[in-house]
Amino acid sequence: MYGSTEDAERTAFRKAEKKYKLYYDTTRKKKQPRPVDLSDVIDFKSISESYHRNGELPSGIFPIQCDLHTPIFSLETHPGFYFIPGALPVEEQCRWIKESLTRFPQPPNRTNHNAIYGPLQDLFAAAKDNKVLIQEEQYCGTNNSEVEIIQSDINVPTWNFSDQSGALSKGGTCKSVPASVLLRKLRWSTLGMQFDWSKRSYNISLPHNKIPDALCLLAERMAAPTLPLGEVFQAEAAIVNYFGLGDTLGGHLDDMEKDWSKPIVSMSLGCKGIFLIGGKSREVPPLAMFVRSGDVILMAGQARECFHGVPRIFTDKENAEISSLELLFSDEEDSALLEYIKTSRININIRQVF
Ligand SMILES: O=C(O)CCC(=O)C(=O)O
Ligand SMILES: [Fe+2]
Repeated sequence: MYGSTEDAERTAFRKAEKKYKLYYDTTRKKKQPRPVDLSDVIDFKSISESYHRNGELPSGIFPIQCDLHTPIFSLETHPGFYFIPGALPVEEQCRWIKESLTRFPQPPNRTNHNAIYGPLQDLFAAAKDNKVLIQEEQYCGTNNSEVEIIQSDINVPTWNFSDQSGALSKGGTCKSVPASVLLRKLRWSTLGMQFDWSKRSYNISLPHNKIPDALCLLAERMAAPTLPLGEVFQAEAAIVNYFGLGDTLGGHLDDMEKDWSKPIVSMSLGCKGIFLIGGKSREVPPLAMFVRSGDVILMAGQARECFHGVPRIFTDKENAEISSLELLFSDEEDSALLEYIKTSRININIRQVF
């Protein structure tokens, strides 16, 4: 599934990833992103606008019948791949951004931080309140005898959020990390049935909550046009990916679910990014397309066997294209959400596992 080999470094997919990835121009004094040629990147927003104006579409792109308010486009080269530009109204985008930062990373849902710190409660609120994550007192010490306790203790250290002054008063030897740093380093959380990255499979024995009904219904509605009449998509698991500037998601396949006729429903939120959809091997040159806040991608059938990934996100004002989100998040109480999303992209991809 995820991961790369030395050979992968030389493939057509890898070349495309390198083409779009953020590199800095080191020849100039001021650190500046290396310019990238974006002329080959498919822009479904402008395709959709001209389709509405004059009914014309570039060759190889087809609309499919549906009763959603926006058209669904499919690609001749990638059966089972569907793109719904602007599928989510901005209010709904705000809702899922908020949930992705506040509710979705809450235990028993797991995040990339679990492996190091164990379950973390209220990470977003802690970052907003300038808290610091510190190791429980019994695991850090100021003299040698306490250090011995640490070394002989077989328990995993527990970490808790504390306010800055609390952290300082504990003396200098406690390990601590600002919550804001942990929020920036949040890369994924898993909802519903938990995906175990180390075993690359779903682990039904891990405790989990049901995916919120509103998200299940949304996924069901988005998936419906790609399913035979009467078949209903069952949202059983979801992965939330968080991207900051320079973060990428390497080429991979999502092949751990049983029924590939059911699509993966993948929604983009926040800053614009580039999504690559390749072929069944990394040797096939991928197509690149922009993914904006509110876009939904569906991958079913043969598209489930295609390598895909995200080599780039754009956080500069001109390219991020989040002005409508900025307007909606302009209230004082949403300022922390706005600060985060101004420089981030979130992707929620929802899966039927069985
Ligand atoms: O971020 C995206 O658009 C793609 C995410 C993805 O492919 C995955 O999580 O499997
Ligand atoms: Fe994926």
